[in-house]
Amino acid sequence: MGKIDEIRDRIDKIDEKLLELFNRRADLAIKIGKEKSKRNESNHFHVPHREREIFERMKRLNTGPLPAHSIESIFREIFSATLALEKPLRIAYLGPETTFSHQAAIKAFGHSSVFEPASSIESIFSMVERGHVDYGIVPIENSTEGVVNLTLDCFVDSNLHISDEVLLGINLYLLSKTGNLDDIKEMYSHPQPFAQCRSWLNRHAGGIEQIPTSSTAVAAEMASKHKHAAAIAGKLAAEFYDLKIIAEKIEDRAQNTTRFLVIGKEPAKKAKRNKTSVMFSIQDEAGSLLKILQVFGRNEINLTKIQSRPLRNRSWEYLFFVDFEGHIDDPGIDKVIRTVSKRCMYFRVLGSYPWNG
Ligand SMILES: C=C(O[C@@H]1C=C(C(=O)O)C=C[C@H]1O)C(=O)O
Repeated sequence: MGKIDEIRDRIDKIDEKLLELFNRRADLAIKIGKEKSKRNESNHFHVPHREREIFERMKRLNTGPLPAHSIESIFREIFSATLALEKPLRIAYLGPETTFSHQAAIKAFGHSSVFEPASSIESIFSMVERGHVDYGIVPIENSTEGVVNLTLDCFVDSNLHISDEVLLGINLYLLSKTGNLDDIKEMYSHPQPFAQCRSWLNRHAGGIEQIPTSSTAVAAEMASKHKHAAAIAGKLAAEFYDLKIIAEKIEDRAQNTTRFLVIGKEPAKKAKRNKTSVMFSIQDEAGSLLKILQVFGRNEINLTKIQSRPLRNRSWEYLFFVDFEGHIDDPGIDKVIRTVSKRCMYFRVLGSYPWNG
């Protein structure tokens, strides 16, 4: 037997053990599920903080060579498959299939979940509110293009909690049926990806008409139907729509990342490092925002983001969205929130959730 065959034989033996262990683990999780239903806790079949504890313990114990992020994705798939034995988690995302939102949803919940494409960010919120799905995943900001205002606006009319965040590295591909730039007369994509590769497009495809679509998946579908059309989309779309790659990684910034939020009905329990998002409006008078920010500053709370949006019913008045380090169950944070909320006309905690950055 050659060296490779001998090593493959050893791998086969390990795989047999893994298979047995995966199933023994699943049996135990089923037992926990039965205990939960005896105690009428079936609505808590998914326990994100327990999953997080397992991730953190496994990463601590890990001696490599597998990196921490690979350990996390392997365990994510184990949790997803285990939950699906009882009832798969249902997740709404901005569809259709193969969008970056779809990829973020898979990253957050694993392949054994059921993914429900929604036609708009508003409908993701309403699908969660109506209990049609367990969670929704919504884009909130991109490192090149900034904030997704539509998502901020949806929080105004909703009581849902942010329970997690997901960071997804975005690589953009120019795709077409032939894979040849000379064939292309028009290009399709969502306005965000067009903006994320503006300089590349100016340099290499300046004369080609750019046509906006509601998603990168719709753009890929257009490109799959017409020889002279190209799409800017992700690799998943290339595979799904059987398109050839004209150019890869055409985003202007190498670290192009989109941050997504997980929204649900339950607040998240405290993790090792947490972030809190709040939304508030204040009196239209000199120094009122400064006074609020000083409360955070005096209490040494690190702000990670501040964003304003016009109030829809009053011109030139604003709603502020602030993210900061810490969890509302931390004693210091709780005190700051009470002080700040007294000084605001309107104040709401959107959620405290694990900091994944
Ligand atoms: C088994 C449980 O239920 C689910 C499955 C988990 C797992 O596979 O380890 C962890 C948390 C829950 O989402 C549990 O609550 O411990």
